[in-house]
Amino acid sequence: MPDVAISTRGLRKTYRTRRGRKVVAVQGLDLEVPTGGVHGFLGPNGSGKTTSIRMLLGLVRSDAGTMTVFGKTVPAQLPEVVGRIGAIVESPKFFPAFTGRKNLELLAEAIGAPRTRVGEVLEQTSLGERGNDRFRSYSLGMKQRLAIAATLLKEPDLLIFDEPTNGLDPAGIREIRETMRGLGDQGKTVLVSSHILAEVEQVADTVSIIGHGRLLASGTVAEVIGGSTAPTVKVAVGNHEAATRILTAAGMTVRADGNYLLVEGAPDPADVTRRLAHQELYVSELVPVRADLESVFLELTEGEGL
Ligand SMILES: Nc1ncnc2c1ncn2[C@@H]1O[C@H](COP(=O)(O)OP(=O)(O)OP(=O)(O)O)[C@@H](O)[C@H]1O
Repeated sequence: MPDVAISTRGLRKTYRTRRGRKVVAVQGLDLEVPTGGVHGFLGPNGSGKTTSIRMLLGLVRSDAGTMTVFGKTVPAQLPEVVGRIGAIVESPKFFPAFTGRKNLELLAEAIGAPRTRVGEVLEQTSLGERGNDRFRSYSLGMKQRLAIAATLLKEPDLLIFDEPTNGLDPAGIREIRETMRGLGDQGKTVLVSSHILAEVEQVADTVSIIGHGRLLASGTVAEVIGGSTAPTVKVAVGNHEAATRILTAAGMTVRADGNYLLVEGAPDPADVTRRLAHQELYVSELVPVRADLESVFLELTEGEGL
């Protein structure tokens, strides 16, 4: 199996609205999704995530660029790999009056998957206990997990989920997150798009951040966080004005944050305490601020007018 599950180079798509206006949805996207694990495909609303996914699935035609899935050129060789891809791009239709299990049994029959898969996929999505309840009694989170269970029927190697937690409450979001994590741990490749960074940060092994249809950053979560933001410490000290003057003179960047000062660019947090103590300003609290994807994302997209 190639170690790259998905690759795109210079992918472009321009839509034409009914009034003839051009909308560039994807403009030269280079995406690389490694095989195995969860890959977060992140970007603000309208940044081109759905369009890119739809092009990969052969649902929208690209204007330029190349795409491969498991080494096969898309869309030309898509039929050769489509059996290995499971995707939820919009909410699938289930029969409300039938149980989750019955719905999956009907689907399994339709796609020629063995009936024994139904019990397995219900377990995989933690729906085992509720499989015999009617679909209409399910919470939104359970409905979404049933949709995931449906994509698992044919045992795909690659799962593509477009904003799977949209509209879910925190418990529902956690359930989906755990399901995705479980699939990644089994060696499946999960591509999950989202505009909510915090949600993906906890589950993704690697991420790609896009803005205006172009790649802004990619790598492991740690690489993306570590590579972009300067270490920051949050400092509580009596005299903000004097402290700001001293630290700024030492080449650090200081911003007020309520009762605290946010100090960027200190070679070592101890340096902040030492410099201030030297001038008889004593720090009562000093906390390193952990960068997260959200702050990296804001930093990357700030200059993009997103
Ligand atoms: N069928 C279409 N016709 C015209 N413009 C479109 C069409 N589909 C998408 N667009 C535009 O293309 C751009 C990218 O949209 P896309 O849905 O791919 O982004 P997204 O990142 O998935 O956003 P969201 O998170 O809101 O779904 C947007 O400006 C959108 O308005």
